Amino acid sequence: MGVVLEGVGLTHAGGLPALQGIDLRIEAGERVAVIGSSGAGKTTLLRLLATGLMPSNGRLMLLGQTPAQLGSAALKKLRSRIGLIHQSPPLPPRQRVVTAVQAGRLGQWSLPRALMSLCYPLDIDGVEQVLTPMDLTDKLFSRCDQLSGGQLQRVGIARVLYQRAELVLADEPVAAMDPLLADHTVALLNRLAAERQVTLVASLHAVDLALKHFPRVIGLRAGRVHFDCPAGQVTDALLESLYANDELGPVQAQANHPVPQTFGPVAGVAPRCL
Ligand SMILES: Nc1ncnc2c1ncn2[C@@H]1O[C@H](COP(=O)(O)OP(=O)(O)OP(=O)(O)O)[C@@H](O)[C@H]1O
Repeated sequence: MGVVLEGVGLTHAGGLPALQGIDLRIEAGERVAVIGSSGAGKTTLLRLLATGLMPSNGRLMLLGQTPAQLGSAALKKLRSRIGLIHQSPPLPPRQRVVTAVQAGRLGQWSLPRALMSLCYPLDIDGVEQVLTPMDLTDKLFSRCDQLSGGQLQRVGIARVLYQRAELVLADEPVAAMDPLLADHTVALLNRLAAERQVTLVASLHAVDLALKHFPRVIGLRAGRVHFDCPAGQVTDALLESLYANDELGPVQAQANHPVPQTFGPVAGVAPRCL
């Protein structure tokens, strides 16, 4: 069992509804990209799936469990099965890469082992194994504040691989990388997820990467599912209606989103594939 959302809504404290009436079913082992304009609710959805936020209404099931009904110990156990790759990984600047990656398993280790791992790297070989596909083995003992933004993002990915999470959530995981490295990293993330039969949900602003690498693409618009399609069925018209911006108008909207230039004028296109 992967992820089930039934009529899920979420309103941030003091804010407007960020998600409304979300119905989704993501099977174990599926790889899904979430796209949509700024403020559409992508990060909020991922934080919800990471149990960092709870639904304001509706029902959320993750890996066969209902987070809202769990006590703190059971919630901690569930969280240890879920890996979140952040846009800007919150890694302590002075921490060594080996320690930062090892921290992926803190939630699975006993307290003494977890504390010891923060002082002394207990599993250098294991960390090297996940840094190798990220091409970062030479950074094993570097401090996090000595890495570039793109390298830090790859450390964040390595950490989730090390965690051996069953559900991997990636929030703009390649935003700090150049286009070639971003393409390579998204391809790698998809390959590793497929090999390990991990469920992968990633938010991306790069529409081309979503369509190229993910079998399924969900378009979020104003906190609602605008479309939910196999990548091959995402048409220019669907993307145009997803990114249509009444305030900017069609020309500026194209300049502000990575939407191909072939899109025609904004029109009232009914979303499909739901
Ligand atoms: N902590 C918060 N408190 C109040 N409102 C919030 C909070 N976080 C997000 N929001 C609001 O929720 C809505 C969705 O935001 P969210 O960050 O999920 O969008 P997004 O699609 O990830 O955007 P972006 O692509 O710019 O990162 C926005 O209207 C935003 O202003």
